[in-house]
Amino acid sequence: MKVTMEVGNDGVAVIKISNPPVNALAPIIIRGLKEKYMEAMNRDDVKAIVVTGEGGRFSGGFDINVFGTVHKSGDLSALPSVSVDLVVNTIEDGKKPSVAAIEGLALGGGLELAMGCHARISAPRTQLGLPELSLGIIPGFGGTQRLPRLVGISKAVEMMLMSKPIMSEEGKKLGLIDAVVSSEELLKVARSWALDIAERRKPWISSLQRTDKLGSLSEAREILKVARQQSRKTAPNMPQHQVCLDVIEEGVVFGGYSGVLKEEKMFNELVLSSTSKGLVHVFFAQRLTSKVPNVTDVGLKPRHIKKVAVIGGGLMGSGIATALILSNISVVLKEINTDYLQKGMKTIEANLRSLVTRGKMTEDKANKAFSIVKGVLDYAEFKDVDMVIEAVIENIALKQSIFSELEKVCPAHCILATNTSTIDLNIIGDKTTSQDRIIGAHFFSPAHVMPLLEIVRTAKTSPQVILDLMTVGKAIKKVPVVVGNCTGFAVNRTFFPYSQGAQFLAHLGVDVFRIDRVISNFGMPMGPFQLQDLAGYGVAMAVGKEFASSFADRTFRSPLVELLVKSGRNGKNNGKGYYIYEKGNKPKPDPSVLPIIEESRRIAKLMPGGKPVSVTDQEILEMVLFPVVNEACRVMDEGVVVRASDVDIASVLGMSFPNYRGGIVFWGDSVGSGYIYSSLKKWSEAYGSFFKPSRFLEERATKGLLLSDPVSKSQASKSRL
Ligand SMILES: C[C@H](O)CC(=O)SCCNC(=O)CCNC(=O)[C@H](O)C(C)(C)COP(=O)(O)OP(=O)(O)OC[C@H]1O[C@@H](n2cnc3c(N)ncnc32)[C@H](O)[C@@H]1OP(=O)(O)O
Repeated sequence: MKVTMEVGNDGVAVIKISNPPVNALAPIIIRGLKEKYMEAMNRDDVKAIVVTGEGGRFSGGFDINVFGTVHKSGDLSALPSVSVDLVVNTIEDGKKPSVAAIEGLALGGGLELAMGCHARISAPRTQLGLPELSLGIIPGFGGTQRLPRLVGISKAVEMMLMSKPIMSEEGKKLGLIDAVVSSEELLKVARSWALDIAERRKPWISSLQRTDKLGSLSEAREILKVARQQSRKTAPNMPQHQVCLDVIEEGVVFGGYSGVLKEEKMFNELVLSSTSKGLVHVFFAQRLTSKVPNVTDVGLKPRHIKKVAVIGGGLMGSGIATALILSNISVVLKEINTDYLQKGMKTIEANLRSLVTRGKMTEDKANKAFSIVKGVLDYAEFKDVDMVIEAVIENIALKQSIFSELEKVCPAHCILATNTSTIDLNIIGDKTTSQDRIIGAHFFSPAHVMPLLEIVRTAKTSPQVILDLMTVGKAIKKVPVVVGNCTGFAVNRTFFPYSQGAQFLAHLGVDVFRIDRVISNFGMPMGPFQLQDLAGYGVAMAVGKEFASSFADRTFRSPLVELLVKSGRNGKNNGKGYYIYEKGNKPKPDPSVLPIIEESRRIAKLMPGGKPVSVTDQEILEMVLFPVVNEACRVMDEGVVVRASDVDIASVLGMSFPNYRGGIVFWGDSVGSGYIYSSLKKWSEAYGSFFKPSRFLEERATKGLLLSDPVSKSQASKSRL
């Protein structure tokens, strides 16, 4: 971690940031930058300055680890003073010109540092962006002020609110970049550009002083007003979007420097927000998932997976095939008859078409992807596949017979994966002798869109096979999370009490639409009843059976879904569930479902004295989510996950739990294990064992430990990993 400076015969000082892998701006780097800048300003042999990054990457921004430290201590003094002291006073207002030579990426504080320079020269295909809002903060080194001044308010607002980077080529068109040149020429051009500025052959521009791209005050206010309205809808529970827009407005109205001061003040407030704590936790937790003890740290090399067979062309199978071909992995799609096969191939084609229509890929790329999937009806093509992913219906006997056939037709190295969402892998592989290469590849629907890949290992799955599947997962742009084998694995197991808790409440007399409203206001994309409509009742019944047999002590056997099916409802599939689904319209609560719910309540007899219970919205939220936290505790206790933060990532990416709440365990810790434990205990006394606190939760609560504190040695020895 260092900053170096070399002064050439041309009088240009090249200041280089070196902090692999992304040249994050750690406090020591910031001190180094200040020191080298002061030296360059004071040396008579320096006429101009070029700032750049080592190793083909300019900078990934301020060191996010520092936010972690501040979150733990609550002490802002760990944040160095950069915006005014370094970027404005030292660089932008310095007596010698600075040029940024950018390559690879300039994100967050990295781009802000570059925007403080008097020109920016970039290598091709370099990522430029201000993704701070995705960490719950706003840019804090002047980015909210300089970006609008360089690219215009509208584009700057889009880039910041969506945390979406652009490429240097677009940056050039917008005026963010002064020239795009090859990597080889980058330093040479930047040096001569810096000298040209020093010798007044090129303009000496301070971005903060510019106003030419801001437009009139009324135009600016209109753009900000529309952005505020949109953000209220798209980011309802997060403060940073509105704050970012307020700070931009401050600069437009009172000038760039006022904007910089307000930015600094608001940045410091946001760093301590619960949103930032949650999002920073998710940032690191996601990266931690790729570190799996005894798999990624034992010197194994991933094998190359060139050809994959997918068995079953239904919704999951065709989605998985789509995800693979999109990343250039050849696929053989097997079905049992021509009709099903054609349907599967059509679904893959439709998946690709929809990406083209939405502008996410070119026609050409879609055609190329489709050319590497081959539909088959027998196993002839399986002789040289490297991996099979079985994605047929959740039927144990069928899966067992497929796996014993696979053992005969696939090569000995072939990975045998199943996409089951609930069934124990030991049962699926029971009739084979290949337990070391049997693994779960649990995708989430739609498989080519949802980012999580839950990789399920048994006690016998080999580390090589786990590593190979992790590598394929990353190649197809998923976040692989390795978990142990049990009914429902990490995600469905943790979340089975989610719909159960909602059903329980409904049978205590609480309105289902109110429950959905409370849960979506919390930040889930939809409530549990709408989710059930979306998944279809067949899934709810099949999965419910699995849980009822594995976790009989805490399964609420709700009669409701069966009654709904009997009345001809099948959720979104047939347009009739708890909600009415009509093309082009938002789902509407269906009042005609209420008598069916009443009937279900009469059968279940949960309401004390036959009367609906009275609960607050807060209680609804807790009665649905605390049982989920409780099950997450059992998942950690049994060692189904490597670490608590893996459950957080699984919940965020697999269940769309709001990332700004940090994931289910992180959220549980923010509420407090003691409170969750005493609430569950109270409800279990009133309503029965569905709410009974787990041993793990009880222990954490009584000892005053965090749920996310590492498990003890004796517990770790029981781990399934
Ligand atoms: C004041 C300022 O306005 C505030 C800021 O600048 S906040 C920071 C803004 N910057 C960002 O949000 C960028 C965050 N980083 C990223 O998006 C991605 O890491 C990247 C696009 C830079 C690189 O992606 P990729 O090549 O896939 O590598 P990735 O695995 O993500 O990161 C490599 C390592 O760098 C670390 N890293 C990346 N950016 C970092 C940062 N800004 N600070 C600290 N560490 C960082 C990662 O944690 C990871 O560490 P690990 O190897 O120990 O797990």
